[in-house]
Amino acid sequence: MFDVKSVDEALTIIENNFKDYKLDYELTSIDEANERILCQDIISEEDIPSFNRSTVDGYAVIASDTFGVSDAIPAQLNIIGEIKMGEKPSFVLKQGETCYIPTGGELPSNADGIVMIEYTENFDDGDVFISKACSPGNNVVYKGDDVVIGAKVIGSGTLLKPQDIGLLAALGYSEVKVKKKLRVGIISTGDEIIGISEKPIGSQVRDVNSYSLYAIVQTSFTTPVFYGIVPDDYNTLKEVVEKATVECDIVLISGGSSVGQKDVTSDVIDSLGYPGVLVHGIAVKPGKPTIIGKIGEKAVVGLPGHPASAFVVCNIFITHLINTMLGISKRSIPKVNGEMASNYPSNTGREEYLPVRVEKEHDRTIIYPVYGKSSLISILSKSNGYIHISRGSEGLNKGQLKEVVLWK
Ligand SMILES: Nc1nc2c(c(=O)[nH]1)N[C@H]1C(S)=C(S)[C@@H](COP(=O)(O)OP(=O)(O)OC[C@H]3O[C@@H](n4cnc5c(N)ncnc54)[C@H](O)[C@@H]3O)O[C@H]1N2
Ligand code: MOO
Repeated sequence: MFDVKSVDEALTIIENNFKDYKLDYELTSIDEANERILCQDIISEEDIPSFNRSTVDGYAVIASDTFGVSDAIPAQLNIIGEIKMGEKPSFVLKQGETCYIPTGGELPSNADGIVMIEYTENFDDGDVFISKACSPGNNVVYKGDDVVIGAKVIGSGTLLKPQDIGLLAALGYSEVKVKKKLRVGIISTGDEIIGISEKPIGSQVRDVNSYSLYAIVQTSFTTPVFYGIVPDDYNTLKEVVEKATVECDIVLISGGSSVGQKDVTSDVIDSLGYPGVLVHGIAVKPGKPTIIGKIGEKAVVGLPGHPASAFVVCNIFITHLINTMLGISKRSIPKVNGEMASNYPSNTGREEYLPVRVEKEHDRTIIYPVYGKSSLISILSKSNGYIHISRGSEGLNKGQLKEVVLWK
């Protein structure tokens, strides 16, 4: 029978048991490194930029040459050359001199500011009139302003974002060490479950969970693996779970998680090794029969068979398990705030994760609860997120503000 844990207890048990999970690293080229977990500190071996650079198209000046100038009283400076992109200037500016410089060009020695071309007039006689004063540092990015040599710019454990990939490119990294992908095995159990290309006979049903779970756990840092449909038979299930546990880091088994005569998932997990089942039963709606197990260092989880329950539990607990095993502390979760479109009664004694459809209507964001039993598949498809209702709550009132977590 169940020994029901609260949601917080279950999440803590996941953290305590899987936070030290060890996963090897692999070298990957940076074009494949987005959303992978970095396994090294990135220390800059260079200053960026490596030279003092203009941020505008204009004329490089010694700022003091322009002090006090205006439209009425411009400064007249002698043009001694032109800066070419990618080339080191071959001359040095002296007082009263200037040179044309494009955006991104290197400042000649002594220049300490750039006047934008809009504030200059060039009469093609070798001189230019400057009608705007420039302070030292105007329109200049100095050597090392962006990244200074020796700085730690990205820490080990970071979930790399496109912005980080650009920074790695700037620093000259073509490949980096990242954590290997977490392998997540997926098994569906049930004598009545058939493949999706088959036609159901009698009370057979097509396998929904393998596919929805696959879609949820599929990320750039995981590799989902199908292990197929297994009948409600202890020995057959044990054989498949054992193989999956060897080959994967996490094994998800949907169905057979409850306490019926044919529900063997819990016994199978316990039979495979130490410590076995850690949690069987969570005070959550849907998902009460959820099983969290550990075999050696691997996670073996039993999800409820009802497709909507498996979906919700996977989103809440398996996402947390994956983050914990990979050491991801910051994974941004898209959320929106909205107001309830109607009352929603809830006093189940369990925390509830209610699928909702959240919609922008003019300047308001409205949350529509998606009603239906957790055995219904189509209801989830109508939702785009969920709201969390705490255990002691009596329900929600029309107009009440709530936070919606959007499905992946
Ligand atoms: N005596 C009790 N019975 C049940 C309880 C309880 O507390 N006491 N909890 C109920 C809840 S809540 C849920 S959720 C279910 C979970 O049961 P199982 O995990 O054992 O799931 P099954 O019995 O194997 O299947 C339930 C239902 O889902 C269909 N199913 C299963 N797998 C799939 C799949 N891959 N694709 C599509 N549909 C699937 C299956 O045909 C059943 O209709 O237990 C309650 N019972
Ligand atoms: O937890 Mo069950 O998942 O309520 O249907």
